[in-house]
Amino acid sequence: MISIEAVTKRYDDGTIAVDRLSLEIPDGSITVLVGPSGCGKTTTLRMINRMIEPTEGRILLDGDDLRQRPVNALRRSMGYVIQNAGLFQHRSVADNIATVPRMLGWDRKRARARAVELMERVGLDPALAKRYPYQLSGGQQQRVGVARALAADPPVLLMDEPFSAVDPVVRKGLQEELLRLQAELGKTIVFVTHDIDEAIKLGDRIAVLRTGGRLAQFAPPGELLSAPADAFVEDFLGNDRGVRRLSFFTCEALALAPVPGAGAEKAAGAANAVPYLLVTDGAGKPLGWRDPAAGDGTELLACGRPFHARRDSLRAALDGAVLSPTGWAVAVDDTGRAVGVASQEMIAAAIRTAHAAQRGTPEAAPAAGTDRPAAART
Ligand SMILES: Nc1ncnc2c1ncn2[C@@H]1O[C@H](COP(=O)(O)OP(=O)(O)OP(=O)(O)O)[C@@H](O)[C@H]1O
Repeated sequence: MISIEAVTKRYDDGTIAVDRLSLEIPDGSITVLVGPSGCGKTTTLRMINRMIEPTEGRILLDGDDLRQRPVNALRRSMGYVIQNAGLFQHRSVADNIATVPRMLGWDRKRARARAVELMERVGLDPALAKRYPYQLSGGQQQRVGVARALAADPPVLLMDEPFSAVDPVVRKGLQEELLRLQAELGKTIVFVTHDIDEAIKLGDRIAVLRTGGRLAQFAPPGELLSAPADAFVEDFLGNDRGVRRLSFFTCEALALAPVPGAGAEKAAGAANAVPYLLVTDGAGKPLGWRDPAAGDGTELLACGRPFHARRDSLRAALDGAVLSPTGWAVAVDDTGRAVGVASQEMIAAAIRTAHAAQRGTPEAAPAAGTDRPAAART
């Protein structure tokens, strides 16, 4: 647990970068600091590893004031990843990753083995071990930066805009890799970004800071989206707050209608009667919708992006339904086989149930909401 207690940082020129900030950062979770440029995110992060000392207040690590810990040992217990990776350009990838283990006195062979192990862990081909940073793409360099920070297995990882310098596709891959790594390693991660979508995707808890280093809100992402503390937070969250919040509702509570296959009869009068037929391939994967009234020879209607029946969010289900001209979404299993379908109305009902569950009202279905967006967010 990292406890930031009423910390203020006033630089020599009088600038107040952080103003009486208090935060509790729990172990084994990702805490994101987000806010506009100059709101004190980097200053806060650097006070945690004592690259910057607070002017007032104190920071505790597992109950001990950081000032009582020798600075070198403290920094070794905290991996640090920065934008553009900050790699040593004259050292190979393996030597970059092995930097801290070598400083700790590991022999060359053991440090190298650790470097190779970590390369695999962060999704880098160990064949790149002898390359120099300039021979890697931006995304690969960033992975080396993460591997280097993890090399001595520190319990804490401080990450300062680590994925800001790469294009959106690579960035999405790096974010997913970080979540996968975190599920395996369970580090205490403090992650700085100015991108609220990145914060919502990665954070177990998000601290929104405003200019002057004051805390505007500290909450899990679902709560931030459903109940922003004030107009500043609401503005910072941007548009589509309601739709984005659906990412936090799993579609487990969504009652699916059976797949209307060839020969299926429309159940007369049934509330969820499907007015289309779903055409699938030999493996049961959806190909498109057929309008029975239009006849066999007509082109299939698009079925949007199928959603996973158990893992995806209501946002993914809704996206599938609004993408199809039929207004129906297709649910699939792990193999991509269609296992059910849902209309916009059925999804709307599930959304109402999920909202009720969060409010704790009696009509609620259990466990409709989660703290983290359901798997494949759209
Ligand atoms: N050494 C310094 N001396 C004086 N002021 C500083 C110093 N370092 C940072 N500041 C100021 O402190 C404030 C907070 O800076 P900080 O870098 O922590 O913000 P940030 O939220 O990380 O910004 P960005 O998103 O642009 O990186 C800014 O107004 C900045 O200009």
